[in-house]
Amino acid sequence: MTHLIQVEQLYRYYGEHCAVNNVSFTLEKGEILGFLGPNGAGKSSTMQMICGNLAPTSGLILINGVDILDHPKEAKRELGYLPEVPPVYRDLTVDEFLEYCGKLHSLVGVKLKAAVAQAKERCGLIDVGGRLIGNLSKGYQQRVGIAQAILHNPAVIILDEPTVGLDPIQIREIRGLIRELGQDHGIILSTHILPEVQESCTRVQIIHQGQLVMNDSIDGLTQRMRASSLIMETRGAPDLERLRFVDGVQRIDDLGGGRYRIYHDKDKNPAERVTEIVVGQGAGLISISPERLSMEEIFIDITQHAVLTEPHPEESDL
Ligand SMILES: Nc1ncnc2c1ncn2[C@@H]1O[C@H](COP(=O)(O)OP(=O)(O)OP(=O)(O)O)[C@@H](O)[C@H]1O
Repeated sequence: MTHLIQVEQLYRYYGEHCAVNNVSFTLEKGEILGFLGPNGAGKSSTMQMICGNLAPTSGLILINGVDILDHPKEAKRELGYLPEVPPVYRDLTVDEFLEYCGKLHSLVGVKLKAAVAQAKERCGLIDVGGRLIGNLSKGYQQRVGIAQAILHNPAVIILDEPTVGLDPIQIREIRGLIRELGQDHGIILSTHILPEVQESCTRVQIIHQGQLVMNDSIDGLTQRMRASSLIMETRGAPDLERLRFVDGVQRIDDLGGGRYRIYHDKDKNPAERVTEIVVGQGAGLISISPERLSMEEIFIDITQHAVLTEPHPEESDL
């Protein structure tokens, strides 16, 4: 099966510094891959190499089966790219700009008109075709940026921080648009915004110091967020000694003010039995709920505890 993107053993050095270190991954149709990483992790370098704007030191990049180094023109036909700052001309109208972009993709005549009309429709731009881009809100300018990226109907769309600087309503609209586009294309979404990944993506990949340190589905990520502890709140004082013997319970911490943290085995949630006992004791159970790690906590945990490997020794001389 041909992957929409296949990256294998990708390296990029800037002098002695290895910015992208042995990165391999694939992207399939219908996937929205969140590409996360702290500043300087190597996201932009990886994106630029995939888009054919930066030469790798070594490695393989296939876009829909086409090698971007051997056949850049063909491979770029399959790619749509929205950089962090949308590449829009403020002095042109939306129609003029999209027609100009279409011509850059060698679209002419009826095909050009149809492509512009379709991109405008998909991005909700039908009513603003005659307006100057410079007069549009930032959210609409972002839509124009996405429209230029999908104009030639590429298999893969790469979006770099697409919601930065937008207000909450615009953010919701752009995320909705991304999810919609994800049904027919493969999308890579580079972002610092962790909730964006949960809301818009089907898979998440974390890059840290040039290396991929996590590659998981959103379901897998949700599992990681499920910590193995419960928070219990009671009006009275429960008999903690008794609770410590419940199957699966590892430890109970008294947090004060009638709140307790109950640590348990990952595969044995003792909530039901603990509830029965506390209610039986008449200790005034107010609530008991699983504790969840935030995505920030997972991100910090993964990037702090990542086991990194030395870069390719023979490449470091380049
Ligand atoms: N042209 C360059 N010359 C030298 N070093 C560079 C160059 N471009 C990037 N770097 C370095 O390579 C590393 C990765 O940078 P890159 O821009 O790919 O990271 P990033 O994850 O996109 O970061 P950010 O989110 O801050 O844009 C950083 O240490 C950066 O300083």
